[in-house]
Order: sequence, then C-alpha cells, then structure tokens
Amino acid sequence: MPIIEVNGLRKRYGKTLAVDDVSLTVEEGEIFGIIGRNGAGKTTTVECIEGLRKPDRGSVSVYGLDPVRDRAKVRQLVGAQLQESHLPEKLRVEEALRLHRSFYRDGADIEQLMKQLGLGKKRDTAFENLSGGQAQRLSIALALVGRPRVAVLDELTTGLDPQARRDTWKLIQKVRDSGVTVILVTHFMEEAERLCDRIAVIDSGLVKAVDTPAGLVAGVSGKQGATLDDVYTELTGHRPEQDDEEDF
Ligand SMILES: Nc1ncnc2c1ncn2[C@@H]1O[C@H](COP(=O)(O)OP(=O)(O)OP(=O)(O)O)[C@@H](O)[C@H]1O
Repeated sequence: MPIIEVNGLRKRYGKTLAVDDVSLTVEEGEIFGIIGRNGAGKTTTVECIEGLRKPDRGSVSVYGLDPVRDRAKVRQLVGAQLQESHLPEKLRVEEALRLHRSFYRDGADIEQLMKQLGLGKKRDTAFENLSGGQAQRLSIALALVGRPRVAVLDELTTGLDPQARRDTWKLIQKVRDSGVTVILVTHFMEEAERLCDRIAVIDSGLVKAVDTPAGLVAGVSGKQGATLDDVYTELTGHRPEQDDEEDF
C-alpha cells in the first residue's frame, strides 16, 4: 500500500517551471530514490511532499493527509534533512538535537540517537568543528529526531569523501531497517543503484521512469552489462553528473 501518492504535480517559480508533471508513489518501508541532475526538480518535489511548498497543480497525499492543509500532522510523520542545512556555527551536537527534539510531541531518545549515528563522542562539539561526514550524520540524526515514519534525505553525500559516503550508505540502510521509509534524493547513480528499492528518474520536471534498479537496467535497449548510468543517459539524453570524489 503506498503511503505517499503524488499525482500530476506541477510547481513554478516565476518563469521557471521547476516541476512540470510528476506522479509517483512510495511504499511503506522502502528506500525510494529520486535521481536527476541539478535543477531537475527533485528538491521541489520532496518539498511539496513535506508541505514546505504548495503545488500549483496536482495532488500530494502523505498517509492520506494533504501536506499543506495538514502541515502540523505531516511534520510529525516526515523528517526532513534539508539540503545544505546549516545550523548556527556554535551550536553543539547534543544541543542541536535537544533543540530540534523539542519541536516534536514524541521525539527520539537523544542518547540512543547519538549512539546509533556514532555521534556520542562529538556531543559537545560545535557544528562548525564537525567534519563533512560528521555534519551529515548530524543531519540524519536531525531528520530522525522526531521519530518520523518517513525520512527525506536530500543530496546527503554530496561533498563527502568516498569512505564517509560509504559509511553514510550503511547508516541509511540502518534507518530503513529500523522501519523508517526513506526518500533519497541524489544525483549519484552508484548511490541510487546500491541503496534504493525503487527509483524515479526525473528530468526537466518530468518523471522519465520509475522502477527497481534491475528493472530500469533491464529496460536499456541492446546493451550488455548496462548500468544505471546508461539507463539515465538513454532516458534523459545526457550523461549523469560525475561524482566529485576525485576532488578529495
Ligand atoms: N525558490 C526558488 N525560486 C526560484 N527558482 C527556484 C527556487 N527553487 C528552485 N528553483 C529552480 O527550479 C528548478 C528546479 O529546482 P530544484 O531545486 O527542485 O531541482 P533539483 O533537481 O533538486 O536540483 P538541485 O540538485 O540543484 O537542488 C531549478 O531551475 C531551480 O533553479
């Protein structure tokens, strides 16, 4: 049974048509990937699911609720790790978690959450002094602090070195194993292929395909040993953006 249903979603910012026509469903307990290059409309789509943006057209339902009309209820159900989320520099890990927990009726146990995400030793470290990987772990913790049913993780591993990225992948799997449905927004094909049960390929505000990674690859015409990169290129007409890990 789908817990999230998006139908014919459209969202414009002034002259920019960010999302043209997006329809998709997310099933309980899966890791659902949304892949596409910068500007494809991924973040706008998840912001409509979170109730942060009001669709111009179409509908969004989260556990049967309208995220805009029922914003307060949806906030309790959907935990968001905001893209490039920045906390005040001096805020310490534990303080940030306790502060965010106070926004929820029935928040997580902070000690347990810090342990789960390997942040116990960093509890007194200010945000400005965390490494990229630690800051992302804090981001995931903040997405989970309200004990959500769904966690939205947007471009979580961008800018991380390969080891930190792989550690983050393990954490995302743990989150799902704990019963939380995950929506993973990414432009890294390898990440999507490894983690996601199903993937929506979005380009220019349109859904080009939704399937399992294997299903998407099987659909690539006439190529032995095709990868998700090939799928993406065939569906969108351009190559995926390259992983920037060589920069590290
Ligand atoms: N608040 C805004 N005001 C104006 N234009 C916006 C706004 N937010 C996004 N856009 C534009 O809408 C389009 C889709 O953006 P969106 O952030 O949804 O895409 P994305 O696939 O998540 O890309 P990225 O990975 O770069 O965040 C882009 O052209 C972007 O510049």
